[in-house]
Amino acid sequence: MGLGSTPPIDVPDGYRVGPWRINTPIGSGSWGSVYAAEHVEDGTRAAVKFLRTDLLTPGQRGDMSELVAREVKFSLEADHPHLVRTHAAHTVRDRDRPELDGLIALAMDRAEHSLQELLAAEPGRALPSAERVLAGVAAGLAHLHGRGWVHGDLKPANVLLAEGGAVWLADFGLTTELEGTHAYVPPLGTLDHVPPEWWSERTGARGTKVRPAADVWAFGVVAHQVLSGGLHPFPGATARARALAAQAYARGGAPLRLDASVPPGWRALIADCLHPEHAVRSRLNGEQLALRVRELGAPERPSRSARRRTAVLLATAATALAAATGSALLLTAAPDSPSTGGRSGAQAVPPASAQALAEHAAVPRELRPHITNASMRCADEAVSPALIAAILKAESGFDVHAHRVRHGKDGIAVREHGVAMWTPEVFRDWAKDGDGDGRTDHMNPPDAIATLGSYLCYLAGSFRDHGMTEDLPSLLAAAYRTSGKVVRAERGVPERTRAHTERMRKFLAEYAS
Ligand SMILES: Nc1ncnc2c1ncn2[C@@H]1O[C@H](COP(=O)(O)OP(=O)(O)OP(=O)(O)O)[C@@H](O)[C@H]1O
Repeated sequence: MGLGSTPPIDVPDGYRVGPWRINTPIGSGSWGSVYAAEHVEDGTRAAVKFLRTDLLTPGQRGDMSELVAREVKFSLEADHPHLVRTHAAHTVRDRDRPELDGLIALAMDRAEHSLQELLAAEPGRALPSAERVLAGVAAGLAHLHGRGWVHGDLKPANVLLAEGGAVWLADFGLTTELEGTHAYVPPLGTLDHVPPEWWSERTGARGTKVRPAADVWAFGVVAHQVLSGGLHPFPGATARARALAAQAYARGGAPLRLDASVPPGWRALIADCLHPEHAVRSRLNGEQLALRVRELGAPERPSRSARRRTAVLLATAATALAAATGSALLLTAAPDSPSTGGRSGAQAVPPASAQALAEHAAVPRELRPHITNASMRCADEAVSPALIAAILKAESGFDVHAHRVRHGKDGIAVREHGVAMWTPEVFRDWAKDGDGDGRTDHMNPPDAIATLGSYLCYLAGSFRDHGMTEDLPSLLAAAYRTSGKVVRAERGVPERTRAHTERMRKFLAEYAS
């Protein structure tokens, strides 16, 4: 992240941090080290990132504590299938080990490897799952931008690839919340991925200006790297030379020359992402980016051979560390849900590839574009237009004025409204502006449907994370009725929502082309 390298943090094998037992080191960045870990009780795999605040000059220390605070805040708040999930932030308290005492440790889901490692493993060869990975990155950015956040440090090292084809954005040290159209961060970043305006805008007392357009530029660079086997879009043997070439291009001094290996459809999108002016680039926010990526090609699940390659990479990457034990004090903890499990015996549903909305399907014409858009915003193939339509039908019968009062198990009345039957309080937490009018309203069908798609996208990722991939449509419909937590806890469709999910499946079969 531009702070210069600091020595890796040496944590002994077997060291305890909260409920996590630390194992082997995974890697180190500018300001911390990441270790493989497992839960002492149930063996859940995790990665623990130790963040340091020592060994810095006084000037750097101010930036550092701000970065650590940002990373902790955004990591704990990030909740989306395409953002790495953080379980808790711990502060290490260990008087016997002054070198570890006071470190912050973030316990998060463990990925198999980073995009950077994959690109380095086979330079010159386009990633076989390039489009799926880019779709995941774009969907993660869409979620961040939708919440008014900017990632600020998008690069292959911060894109994690996990079991089952999951793609997560990670490293929220430079993530920030917008104040209007922009925000400020410490003047850090990775030379290869910062936009041209980063160099020309003066750093003020509050730091450097950052906008969503910075993530869009970085996405253009990453997309070029992924599709060309690691090549940066600007020429140069060093990061500084490439940054100078990017600035020359932005001043109009050199044309944009994308590598010939980049597929035609992608060239236009990358050129848009790499537009020299941030004002023009900002017309393409995360959500539109995700939409354009989806238009370029349906994301695929990883092939068996890709999974095998992952395993080989991991085996070669792992290094052992001398055994020792220790203790750490848990200071803060966020709730997590480590339950895993699948479900068997589900009825067959149409394959996701056949779940576009059939022309003859009895789905109102005026809702169709919103349903299709909501599906396109999600990189998960399970969240198909046919599924969204089937859930809407089962929830409200497509009645945009629908209204229902249900009584939960505890007797509390739950009011649900509109075409997607949103409970207003829940809608508020997930709200998406489906028609771009700057407002979000659960009674407005475009907003209600866009929000439904985004919520289903999150649920689909969380079920995949828990190995619950069988009959995902039913799990999603059941979770929308109850909650993801309930469905995960029951490891399948709860009995009380079975009639509802059966109806939804009937509609799904009718609507899928
Ligand atoms: N949740 C995770 N699961 C598996 N590996 C991870 C996880 N988080 C980070 N890593 C890996 O750990 C290494 C160090 O990550 P870290 O974020 O500290 O640094 P970086 O992003 O490589 O560099 P910098 O922080 O300087 O930008 C990287 O190789 C990264 O891919």
